[in-house]
Amino acid sequence: MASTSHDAAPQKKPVAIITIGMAGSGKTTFVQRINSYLHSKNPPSPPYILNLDPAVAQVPFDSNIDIRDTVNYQEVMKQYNLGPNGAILTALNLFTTKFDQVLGLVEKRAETVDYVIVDTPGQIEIFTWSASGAIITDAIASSIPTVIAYVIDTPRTTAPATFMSNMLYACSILYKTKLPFILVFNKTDVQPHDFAIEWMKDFEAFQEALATNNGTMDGDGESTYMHSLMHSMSMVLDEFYQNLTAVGVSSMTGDGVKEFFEAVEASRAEYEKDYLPELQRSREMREQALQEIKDDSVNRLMKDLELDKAKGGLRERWDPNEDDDEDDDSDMNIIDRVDDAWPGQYIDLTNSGKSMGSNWPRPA
Ligand SMILES: Nc1nc2c(ncn2[C@@H]2O[C@H](COP(=O)(O)OP(=O)(O)OP(=O)(O)O)[C@@H](O)[C@H]2O)c(=O)[nH]1
Repeated sequence: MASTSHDAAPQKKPVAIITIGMAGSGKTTFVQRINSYLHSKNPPSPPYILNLDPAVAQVPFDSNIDIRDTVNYQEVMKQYNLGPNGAILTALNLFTTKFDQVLGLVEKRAETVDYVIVDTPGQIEIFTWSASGAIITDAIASSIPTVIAYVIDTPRTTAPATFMSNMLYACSILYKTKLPFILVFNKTDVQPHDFAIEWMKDFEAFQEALATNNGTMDGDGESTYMHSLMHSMSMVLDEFYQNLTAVGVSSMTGDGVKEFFEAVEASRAEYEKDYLPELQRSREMREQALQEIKDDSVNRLMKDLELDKAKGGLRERWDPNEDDDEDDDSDMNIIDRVDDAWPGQYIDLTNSGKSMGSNWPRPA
């Protein structure tokens, strides 16, 4: 039936912006800038902010959910005898076990916010190449429209080789997450990003830049290995650029932030048209695979029970309703800073397995 003007308009979901970038590229400053931009809109549209960096000393914005309220990164280092990166990863893993609660809080606010902003750990690979980073990204993306904002330190990307390494990294994240992707060329107050746009649009211009850089020829006038490699890779990247939106931003001055949000809105449409059906298809496949595993386990359990019966019955009857899960850690809750007073409830790693009744995974 055709919809009438009396039909309620479909409820617009907020867009999640997951901010990823190399250490020092300006992620936190960027999040602060887009946060203040949204606050200064008329009417103001304060975002819902998640800080997933356990090691950050200070954040210049008020985050609604902060990983530091749940996991004490310094304690993780001590208790697990880890270095800083291992501790950040372990803290993220611990936090991920509670991410269903985080999603619940985000969904509760979905009607009142337009944007959910996620700041990720400084060491990019901790988020992009860890299981917990993938779980968090998938969980958010299957709940609300999600875009990746890949923050690039523009002044440090002017050399063709550095530019290409950065683009290759972005390319790997795009293919891993399969989410709408915005390249945010940050720090344009120091270095305008025109050169990057030109290299992305004009293959020949990038080849020329490669050739004018030292080291393209060896002593015999042959193209060096590095040059040939970069030439081949830039051909691959040419295809990748077609799927990207690039904006130049200065998180310092606020230049380009409006254009960034225009790109985010365009990505929302892209998410709904291209990514959502794909996500749903992969979710169905995952569920089907899970169901098959469950069915197989039940079948094997039934066979075991048959065997047990034949041997004289079960010694102890298992009651599926009985809550005998020793790992029950439901008393640890993620807090929404708006609802609860800070400081929050740390996961007490010193008494893990005792006071909380949980057995956190310890490294072997
Ligand atoms: N000039 C200029 N400096 C910037 C800009 N954005 C960030 N910075 C500076 O870049 C440095 C790093 O910024 P952060 O926001 O801490 O970067 P980050 O990516 O969050 O850093 P990590 O948490 O270590 O990964 C700081 O000194 C910022 O002041 C910008 O747009 N222009």
